[in-house]
Amino acid sequence: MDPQPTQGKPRPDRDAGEGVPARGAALRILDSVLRKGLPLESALDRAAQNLTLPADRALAHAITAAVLRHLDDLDALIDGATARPLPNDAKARMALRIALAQRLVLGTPAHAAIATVLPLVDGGPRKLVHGVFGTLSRSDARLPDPPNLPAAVAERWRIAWGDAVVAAAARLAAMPAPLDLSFASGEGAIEGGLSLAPRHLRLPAGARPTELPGFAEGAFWVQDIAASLPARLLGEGRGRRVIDLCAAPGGKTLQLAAADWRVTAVDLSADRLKRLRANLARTHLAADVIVADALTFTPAAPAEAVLLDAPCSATGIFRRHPDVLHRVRPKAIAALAERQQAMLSRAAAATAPGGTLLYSVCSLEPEEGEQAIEAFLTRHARFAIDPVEAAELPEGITPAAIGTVRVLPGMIEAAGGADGFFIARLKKK
Ligand SMILES: C[S@@+](CC[C@H](N)C(=O)[O-])C[C@H]1O[C@@H](n2cnc3c(N)ncnc32)[C@H](O)[C@@H]1O
Repeated sequence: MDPQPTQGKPRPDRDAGEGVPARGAALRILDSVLRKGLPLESALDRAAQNLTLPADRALAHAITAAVLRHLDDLDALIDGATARPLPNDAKARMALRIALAQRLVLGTPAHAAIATVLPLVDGGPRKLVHGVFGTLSRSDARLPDPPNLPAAVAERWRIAWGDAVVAAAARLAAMPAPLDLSFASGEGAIEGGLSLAPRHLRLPAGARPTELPGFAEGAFWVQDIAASLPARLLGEGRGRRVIDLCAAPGGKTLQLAAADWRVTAVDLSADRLKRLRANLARTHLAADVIVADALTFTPAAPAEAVLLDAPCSATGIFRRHPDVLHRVRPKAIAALAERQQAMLSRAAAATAPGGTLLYSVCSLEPEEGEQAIEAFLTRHARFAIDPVEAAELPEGITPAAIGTVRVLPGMIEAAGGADGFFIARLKKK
């Protein structure tokens, strides 16, 4: 390939107009995530308002996710091919990240990868972008497999969990996530599915839920195996009351309703509760739905069980949401941990004597997990850990010595891995 523009030859970027909007959206999304700290999904929703074709939205998402999964390695290639380092937020660096991620991760032909990106730097450093891309293409540059996690994240997780978990996280970061389904009842029988727990089925990455048998009838919903554990650990409801304090979009509400709990589903976001209501309607399950702030919500009466699936850094779901690897900083983790303590106190007050408080976060940060529960227990003498038994968990996920559950990268890896999670089941005296 020779990406150098030559007089008289067709200008590839002029011929590639149809691919440009998706790349333009990718540039805006990356800027929103990396510079403004916006979650990928929100940035995508905003950027996609200017995209008319659903295929462009999917492509913008695929490109930005590829860039975010390989960001440090892409930057190392770019830095190795430029005389002076480009500023982190320079448009030229962003354009090169997009072109290289397409070429080296998504397999886009070099011609299309560069042609669709050059218009993004029109009136700017076109020559530089073109030159660096050409140099890297000619030298047959490649990305390491597995990718390197951002140095700060790798160091944080190495201190918390050790080298083997960091290595497993890097492998997971590049691995397409399988599709996990939770069923309202019985076992789903879908060809190619693997059941890791009752009412669970795992399908290979790329399976489309809406095209699977049973979707229209509401037989199942999409939920990572790790995310399905908190509700499982409350067992069968037998008509008892549970308050699901941060409930939307409702994966755990659906599980609890299906397990015969009388569920009060609370969430601050009316918009997200619309999705919860739609999920209840599709699956023919029932719950009382309340828009309220978990920091001030007081139920009419305490409940036998309270599930607090607290808002958190979400660093455990990095393979589906690679933006968390770049936006979540220690300061934000500390602020979230403080809010989690306040929410835990409200959840404690909403739990009836003899009842269970189930706390969970999809975070890989001990501050939001082990340390949060330790701090809570020192302040709430009426609560104690109700230890989870190994038999309550899927094979390959084992409880910690004190009876909490920590799902780490590397667990059930042969079966496709799981999101990072922390769960504590607490009993109130
Ligand atoms: C981790 S998500 C919950 C996922 C949900 N449990 C499920 O299984 O589908 C956290 C939720 O907390 C909600 N949230 C954030 N702050 C809140 C607050 N102060 N009070 C109630 N809900 C809040 C968010 O709107 C979000 O829906």
